[in-house]
Formats: sequence, C-alpha cells, structure tokens
Amino acid sequence: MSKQTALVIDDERDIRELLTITLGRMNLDVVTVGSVGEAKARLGERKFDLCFTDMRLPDGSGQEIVELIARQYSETPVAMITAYGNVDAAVVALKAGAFDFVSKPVDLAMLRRLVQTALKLGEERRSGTNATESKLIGDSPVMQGVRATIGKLARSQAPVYISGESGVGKELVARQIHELGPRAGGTFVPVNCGAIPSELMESEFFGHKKGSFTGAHSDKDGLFQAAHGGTLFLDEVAELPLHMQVKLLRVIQEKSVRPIGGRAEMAIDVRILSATHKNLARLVELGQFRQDLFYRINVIELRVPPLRERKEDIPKLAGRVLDRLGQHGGDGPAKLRPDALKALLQYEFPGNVRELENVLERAVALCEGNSIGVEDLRLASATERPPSPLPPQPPQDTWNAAAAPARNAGWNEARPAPPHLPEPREDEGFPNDLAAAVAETERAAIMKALEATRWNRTAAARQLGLTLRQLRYRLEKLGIE
Ligand SMILES: Nc1ncnc2c1ncn2[C@@H]1O[C@H](COP(=O)(O)OP(=O)(O)OP(=O)(O)O)[C@@H](O)[C@H]1O
Repeated sequence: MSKQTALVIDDERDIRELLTITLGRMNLDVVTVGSVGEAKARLGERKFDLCFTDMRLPDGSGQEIVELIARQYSETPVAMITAYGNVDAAVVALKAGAFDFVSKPVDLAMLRRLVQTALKLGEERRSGTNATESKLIGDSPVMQGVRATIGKLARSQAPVYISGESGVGKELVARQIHELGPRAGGTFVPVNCGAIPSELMESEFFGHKKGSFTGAHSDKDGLFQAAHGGTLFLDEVAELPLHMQVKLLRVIQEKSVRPIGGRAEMAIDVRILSATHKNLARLVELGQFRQDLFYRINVIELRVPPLRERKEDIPKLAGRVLDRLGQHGGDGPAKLRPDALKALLQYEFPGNVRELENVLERAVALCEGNSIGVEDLRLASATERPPSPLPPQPPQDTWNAAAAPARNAGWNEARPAPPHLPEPREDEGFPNDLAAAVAETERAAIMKALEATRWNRTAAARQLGLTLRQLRYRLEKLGIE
C-alpha cells in the first residue's frame, strides 16, 4: 500500500521541519509549502490524506485553505495550527470545517493522536459519497421507505423537519439529504440548538461586527454565513428560546441575516433541515414553540422510525458496529453468540441505535475470547428499565417513512461546541500552555459527566451536548480509557 501523504502549510521553517520529522516517523510522506498560493497549487495536483495549515501566511490566511478544502477536497481532514493563545481562530476554523487545531508550541503526543484520528476520519470520508448511504444501515421495509424519501427530499430545496426518538439516526438522515442533493458541494453545518448558551445564540447564528458588544474583538461570521450555499441542520430545534424563534423566522423569510452591530443585511442561501426528539406539534399547542416558525421549518416532515419498529435491521447494524469496534483492537471484530443476538432482538431499545452502539461497545470490553454472550450485553430487564422518555409520535404526512418510505440528523460533529472555558481573570494572567489548559478543562468536564452517568457514554455525551462519536473522539484524543 502506498504511503499516506500530508501537506504542511507554514511559513516558519522550524514548524515545517518539526512536522516533517514527526509525521515521517509516523510513516507519512510530507509535502511542505510556505504560502496559500503554493498550497492551492499542490492541492490541485494530487490528493492528500491530511493537511496542516498555519493561520497567518504571507499571502493570505489558513482559514482560506480550510474553506477551500471543505469545499473542494472535503475528503482531506485539515487541522489549523494556531498561534499561542488564539482560541477564537481555532473555533472559527472548526466551524469552517477543520477537524481540529494544534496550538504552538506543538505538543508532540497530542499531535500524534490528532494524526491518527485524522487518518481514520479521512478513511471514513473516502469510503465514498456512498459512505453516508452505506452508513444508513437497514433493509427493513420502513428503512427502505426512509431511503426512498431521502432520495426525493434531496432533490427538493424545501425545509425538512426530521422527527423521531432520540438516537434513531436523525442526524445521519439529515446528512444524507444534504449529500445526495445539489448542495453537496456546500457545507453541512449541524447545530445543536440545546448546546448554545441563550446569550450567545444570536451572535452564533448571525455573527457580529467588531465592537458590537464587550468581547467582540473582531468581525465574526455566524452559523448561517458558514452554511451559505449549503445546509444548516438545526438539531434539537425545540430547545430554541422564544426570542430566537422570532429572529430565526425572520431570517428564513427574508433569506438574509444582519450580524449583531451590522448595518447591512447579507443575503444567504441556506437550506434548513431541523430535528428534535420532542413532539413539536404538541409544543406548539402548549405555546412553547411558535406556530409560524413550525410551519416554516416543517414544510415536509420525515419520521425516522424507532429501532423496535425495524428489529430485522438489528443483526446488520450490530455487525457494522462490531466491525468498526474491531478495527481498533488486535483480534478483529467480536462476534455475537446466538443467545446474545436473540436477546438483542427481544430488547426494546428505548435509546434506539445509539443505545445499541453503546451496549455493544460495553460488551466488547467485557467479553472474553472475542465472543459476546447474553451476559456481556447487560441489557436492562423490563422491570428495571426507566419509563420510556419518548414523546408520542407526531402525525405522519405523505412523505412519512412509516406510511411510504423515509426520514432522519451539531455546534458538533465536525464542529463540536467548544468547551466553555471560564474567562481568565486579568489578575490570573494566561495559562502558559493553552492547549494543555483546554485539554484539562475538557478532561475535567468529560470525567464529571462520565462519573455522573456511571460511565454510560451515551448519557455522558448527551449531558455534554456531544454526539457519542464526538465524545469517543475526545476520549481517544485525551487518552481516557
Ligand atoms: N440506520 C443507521 N445505520 C447506521 N448507523 C446508524 C443508523 N441510525 C443511527 N445510527 C447511528 O446511531 C447513532 C445515533 O444517530 P444520530 O446521532 O443520527 O441520532 P439522532 O436521532 O440524531 O439522535 P438525537 O435525537 O439524540 O440527536 C450515530 O452513531 C449514528 O451513526
């Protein structure tokens, strides 16, 4: 197999050399350049498996490169090398599609972990546009219905409201609608509406101008601008506070946004997909969600059925999860014994596919000899199981999956919500190693959530406003077993 190749864009010779040596030791070929112009030329010549770019370059910015890669070479994971102390730039880069950032001075252990994760990500992305398609597993009639509807919805530009219980795959479906449609070249921006503090929401969605409020040190684009030409996925849309609902409605209607402190409206071209596990129609009745906004976003509804309505998909889903988990271990994928498979088929899965992933991940850790038995699954019995938190299902419409075929949905995923760090007090000065301080804060928050949930990663991820995948990425990055 030919060696994987990384592109390093930095005008500092020392950094180029450091990365060349470190990546070389990881068996990667390295191409180095010192400017945006050269980087563009190299990117046009060949495919890279990974890219590192400095933020400030003599003829432009690393941000340009991140955006270019997100647009044209989206299978190449790109990490931003940020100047010491510049978290804001890192967040901007993450929003633009960078998968991570590296602070100078570069910590070699962190760098190595980052490279490993990036290469995995790249492989996942490269497994094809069909990656998404093949990722949405299930041949049950209801899932065939979901796929057929996704195909139709991908060709339309209408807002789609994706309903369904927690963990059924709503985000996955939203991504597929984006990727199979004409906006696939644009950015898919997932936003977990429940994870953004209310006071930051307006700035996060619409951006702000320098000096418009304390702390607005520079102009900043919002999520709408980031999704321009692509898709904005409003996950947990029911969590939007009423004042934001009004503002969002206006933007959807006017197709333009005005950043906080800005004078001019900016035209935006964004397709809105939204999702929640709550019963939005019921929230409208209760006056907790604006009816006018509900009608705007719920132009078409796509319901993703719970896993218990498609139990025949469980073996294939389980097989895929075990294959994925097996790639990290030495003994290859674990296998389910017949008693374990039977138990999975009988179980109701209130947490749906996410719970199945969680159960199998734990079972792989517990089982002996790579063979999973029923005792390794530790499934809750009907009596000890908490009552289903699931709301009554909203009514279905003609696009609905159960009737015909069809439907399914972060800051998150590629753009995780950054941890909310306490503002450094002036008298405290700044940490002398920002990356380590950020990692420490992240580690503390994650450990707290894991302990509070007795190491139930699914529940911990939910508490942290992350997807399970994001949490896993962070656990791996921070070396938490
Ligand atoms: N049909 C499927 N095939 C393969 N993986 C799936 C499928 N459905 C869901 N998953 C996996 O299950 C996990 C949960 O999916 P996802 O995050 O899309 O659910 P969700 O409905 O958006 O959850 P929430 O309501 O909590 O945000 C993810 O890891 C996703 O990849």
